[in-house]
Amino acid sequence: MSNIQVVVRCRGRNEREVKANSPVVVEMPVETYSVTNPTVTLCANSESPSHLSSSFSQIINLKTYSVDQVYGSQADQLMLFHQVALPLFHDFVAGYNTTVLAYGQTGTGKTYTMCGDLTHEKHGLSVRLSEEAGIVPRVLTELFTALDANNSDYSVRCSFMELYNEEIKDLLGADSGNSKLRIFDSTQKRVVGPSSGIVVQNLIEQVVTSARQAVDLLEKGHKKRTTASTRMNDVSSRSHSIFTIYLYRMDVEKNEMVRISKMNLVDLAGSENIHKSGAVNQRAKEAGSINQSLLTLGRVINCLSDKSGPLSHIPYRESKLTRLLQDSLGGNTKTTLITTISPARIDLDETTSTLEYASKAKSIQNKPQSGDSIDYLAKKILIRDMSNTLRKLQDDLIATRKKNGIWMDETTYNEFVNETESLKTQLRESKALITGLNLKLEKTKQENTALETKALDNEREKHEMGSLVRESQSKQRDLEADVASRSATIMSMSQKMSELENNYTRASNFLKTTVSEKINEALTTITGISSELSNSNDVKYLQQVQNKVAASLNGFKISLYQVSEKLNSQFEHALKVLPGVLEPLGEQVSQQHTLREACERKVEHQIDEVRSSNSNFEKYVTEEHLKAIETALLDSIKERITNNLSAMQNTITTEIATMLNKTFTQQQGELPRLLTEDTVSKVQAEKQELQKQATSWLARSLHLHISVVDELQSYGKSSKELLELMEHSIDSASKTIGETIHQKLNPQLELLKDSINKENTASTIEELESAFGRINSKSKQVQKGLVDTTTTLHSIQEFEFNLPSTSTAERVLQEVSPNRARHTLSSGSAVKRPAETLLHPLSKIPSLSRANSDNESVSKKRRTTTKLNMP
Ligand SMILES: Nc1ncnc2c1ncn2[C@@H]1O[C@H](COP(=O)(O)OP(=O)(O)OP(=O)(O)O)[C@@H](O)[C@H]1O
Repeated sequence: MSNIQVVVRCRGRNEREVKANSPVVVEMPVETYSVTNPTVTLCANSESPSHLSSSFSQIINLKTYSVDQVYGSQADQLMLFHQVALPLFHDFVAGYNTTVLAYGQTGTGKTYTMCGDLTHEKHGLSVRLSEEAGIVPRVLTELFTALDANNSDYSVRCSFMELYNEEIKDLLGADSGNSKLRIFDSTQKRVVGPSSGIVVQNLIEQVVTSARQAVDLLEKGHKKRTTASTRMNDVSSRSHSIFTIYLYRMDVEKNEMVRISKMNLVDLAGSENIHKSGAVNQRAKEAGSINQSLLTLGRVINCLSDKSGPLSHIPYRESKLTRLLQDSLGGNTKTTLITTISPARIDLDETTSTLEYASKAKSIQNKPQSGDSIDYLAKKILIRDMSNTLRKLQDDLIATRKKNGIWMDETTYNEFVNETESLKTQLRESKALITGLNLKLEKTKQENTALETKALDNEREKHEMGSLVRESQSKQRDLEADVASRSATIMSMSQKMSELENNYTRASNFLKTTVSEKINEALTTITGISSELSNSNDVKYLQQVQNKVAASLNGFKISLYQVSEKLNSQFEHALKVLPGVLEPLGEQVSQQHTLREACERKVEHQIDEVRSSNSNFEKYVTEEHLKAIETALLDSIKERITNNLSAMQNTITTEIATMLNKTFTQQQGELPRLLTEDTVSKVQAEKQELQKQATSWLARSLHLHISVVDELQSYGKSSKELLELMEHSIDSASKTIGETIHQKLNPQLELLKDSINKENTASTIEELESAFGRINSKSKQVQKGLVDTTTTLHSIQEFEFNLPSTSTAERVLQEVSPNRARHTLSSGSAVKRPAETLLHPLSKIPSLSRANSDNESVSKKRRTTTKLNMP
């Protein structure tokens, strides 16, 4: 006797239950699998029962059901197969009829547990199932694996039927023309053994020879099952299905197949609350039928589990389902009932009902009977083999007793001879094999030797490579060190370069400023001298000035030349000192040479231009009255020279800057200094020379004036006469100036205009116009000076005419030219003059301050000379 094994499988909440926010009311010891504490607790409260005290649990009426195994939501298909189906499978192979029965509310996982995912990969005759495959496909593959391993002489057949609306349908039969399937009880026909029990007449038992064939068959039949989408399950089975695997063996003696055992795999339709599932019409009829058969099943279970009295009538015949399951429930079958439940509170009623069924079924006792077990078969085969051997031995024994020596009967002898021949053949084959192997071995040895030689070569090459690598590594290190030192040198050089650049920029700026300043100073001095000269009416001085300007320009040119020479020598020196570094710059240096030469040529050209301007200018300086014009022109030339010089200066300094920037390294700091010092010293020397010259001019001028005065005095004329003479002289000078200006300037102006027109340069027009303006204003100034002089002379008349003392001139001379003053005084030409002359208005006009002298010892010739020299 053995009790029906009851298993509870509780899935997780499905989408519908989650949406309904229905809490979990089922608690299990673990979420996977438990046999040590196989209980299921139901709780009407939403709270988990474990959170409640035992006394409180009683208050809210919790119920705990004990079964044989419980599986939570985390138990997978493989686990179910191993724990639930595999033991029954072993019983089945051992000759027992077994049944796995899935029962539960609709949508709780019966079909999932029994069939699951039937998709599979085919590998020859076997298959690879999906992880979600259920019990039935796993049993089929396991069966063929076991049979193939034992090389057993067995036959496997399968049948697949469904019970839909109390109708049996063969799922392996043709789609149409299904002959009426009838249930009958073979025990009533006195069929004994495993084949006895409930039989479905005309149900196809399909022979399957491989797992692949069996799973394909299952899939085919499963697709034919009647399913429908309900509110509770998208693919709801609307029928009960029974997949049966039959195990047959060949009975050698009878020469026929004998059934040993069968395994029923039953997927019941789900119990259903019609109101809840919303079933109407066909679905409602299905649900009614399903519920009816399940109700009968419940009653059968109740009856079977009722141990209170003698075994009463079991209402198997009240439904086809109970009829079909008659063997499995209280019959000769080993049965396991898998009850599937939902954890959600909304399904609590159905879950309670299922668990009630389960706990009752647990007490049902079956009387399993073993059919033709494997052991039994093995023993029979063994006995048969042993009998054959014994018979042979007896024959040998008889033959030996009859004749002395080694005797054997003819059959044995023939077998022996055959065996010997076969062994000899095997030996020959083995020898040939050995020879072949020896050859192979020899060949392998040779290959080995070649490989060893190659390995040695490789080793040597490796060694050589290693030394090469080491060498290259050391070279690389040297190179890296070299690169690092070069980088450091480059870094320091670039640092020095930037320092030099800064120094040079400073020096260059300083140079620019200083040179500009110095040139401006020189020009200012020249201008001063020119104006002095314009006052002194000394054409020769003007010429001297021109010469001086030319000499200055020459000096400047020489300075530039010297500077450039120095630069040149510095370049050469730099190129000698740093050939490695400056070699690539050689080309640039030569370019700079070319540039410098071009620059020099430009400067020379400019100076030539200035010279030619000066020579043009000289042409005009033939008469004293042209002085004003000449002065203006000189101003213009000066301006041009200034412009040219500053342009030259800018060009030169820019060129020098570029040259120095590009070529100089260490010498850069020195050059600007040298250049600066040189230029500064030149300019200072020039300045000193000019100052000296100016002082000498001034002294000469004063001396001249004094001599004029002396001459005037030597005339011994009265002041009136002198005044008249002066007036006359001034008038005539004024007239002459006006005329000369008119006569000389106009043609010149015309000439200039022509040239301007030719040059078509607006700037030149402006330049000349401004020169003309300056000349005019100069002329006006001269005329005004004459008028002033006349006025002063008139005022002189009002004084008692006294000859001025020479002290003023002496003092001035003493200031500007001590030697000359001494000479003048010691020459005795000077006459003592009263001190008041210092306050006399004439003292403000050096050229006329001696006009009041009463010295009349001056010759007419001298007077004439003086007169001619008057401005
Ligand atoms: N343990 C489980 N793990 C994962 N999914 C499950 C589990 N049990 C059931 N399901 C899923 O729940 C759905 C319903 O399952 P199934 O069709 O097997 O229920 P059923 O009890 O056979 O219903 P019916 O009686 O209506 O045929 C299926 O999509 C199935 O994959």
